Amino acid sequence: MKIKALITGAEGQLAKTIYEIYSQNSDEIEFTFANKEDLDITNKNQVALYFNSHHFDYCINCAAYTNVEQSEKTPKIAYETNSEAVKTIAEYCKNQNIILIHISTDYVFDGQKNSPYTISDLPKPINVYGKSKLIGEEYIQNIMTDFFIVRTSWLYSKNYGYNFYKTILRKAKTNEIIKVVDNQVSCPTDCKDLSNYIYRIIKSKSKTFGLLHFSGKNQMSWYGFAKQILKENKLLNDTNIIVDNSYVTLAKRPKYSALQITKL
Ligand SMILES: NC(=O)C1=CN([C@@H]2O[C@H](COP(=O)(O)OP(=O)(O)OC[C@H]3O[C@@H](n4cnc5c(N)ncnc54)[C@H](OP(=O)(O)O)[C@@H]3O)[C@@H](O)[C@H]2O)C=CC1
Ligand SMILES: Cc1cn([C@H]2C[C@H](O)[C@@H](COP(=O)(O)OP(=O)(O)O[C@H]3O[C@@H](C)C(=O)[C@@H](O)[C@H]3O)O2)c(=O)[nH]c1=O
Repeated sequence: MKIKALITGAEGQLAKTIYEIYSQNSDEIEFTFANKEDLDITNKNQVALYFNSHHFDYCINCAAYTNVEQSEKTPKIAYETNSEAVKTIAEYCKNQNIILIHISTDYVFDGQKNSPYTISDLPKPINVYGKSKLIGEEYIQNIMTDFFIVRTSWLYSKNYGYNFYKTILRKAKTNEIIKVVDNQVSCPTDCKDLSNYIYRIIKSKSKTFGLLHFSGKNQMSWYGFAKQILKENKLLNDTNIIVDNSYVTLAKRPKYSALQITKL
């Protein structure tokens, strides 16, 4: 019998990547993709109806409010989606013996370290998005035992969603000089690599539950990442990108948030 896995937030970049790689290509796992219309995780009635009318072995929670800037202005949406809705999901997963794989973020850390954050390091978020994600993690840890919380950093897809990779390409195509900060460092993570990591967790049937860290292997600043993006798309020249640490943002971001990858 195939393992049954629910993917929430099906229109997001990570969920779409899992769909692209695995929806037709897995002998072992049968994925069900639920978008916000099928399953709004903040709508308790809809969550009850959905979980009571389906059977899953795993729930991969890719649904989240990921707008870091907007979270500072409308924290309510961030907390409803990334904290309270995660509590609801954790309760259903616990009651129905579903293993929860929840995706979290390097932004739970304050960025004061200068070596990769381990799963033993204490989180101390410095923006609303990070705080809302940490509360979600804490609910899961308090409610259930059979969970994996996979923290990742600087997630991007070349094909889907709104992310730094696509923003830089869009800017390059308008011929404007791209100004990017070099005072924040972490590891960009390709959605394809994270999708494979999640797949391996399920396939291994691991019961070593708890926190996991997964990211791309190379540390760089946003400026370094932007240069890499331009270079691999043959758009880098001597004048189209500069360092500018005065780029104005509402949210504070960690100076350093590389994660020490947890081997499976
Ligand atoms: N993007 C990044 O750089 C990083 C992301 N993460 C985490 O990885 C996970 C996946 O992120 P990613 O794929 O990038 O995010 P996206 O923003 O691309 O996708 C999230 C999806 O969740 C949906 N969603 C929002 N609210 C709800 C809701 N109430 N019910 C159901 N679905 C909802 C969104 O729909 P809509 O857009 O219509 O609101 C969107 O389709 C998230 O947990 C995120 O916190 C971790 C580190 C880095
Ligand atoms: C687009 C752009 C951003 N920046 C700066 C702003 C900010 O300090 C930094 C990152 O910008 P963004 O707002 O695109 O990225 P941001 O939304 O901070 O990305 C984060 O998203 C959430 C969901 C996560 O979980 C994190 O791991 C991380 O990926 O780069 C520039 O300097 N120049 C630019 O042209």
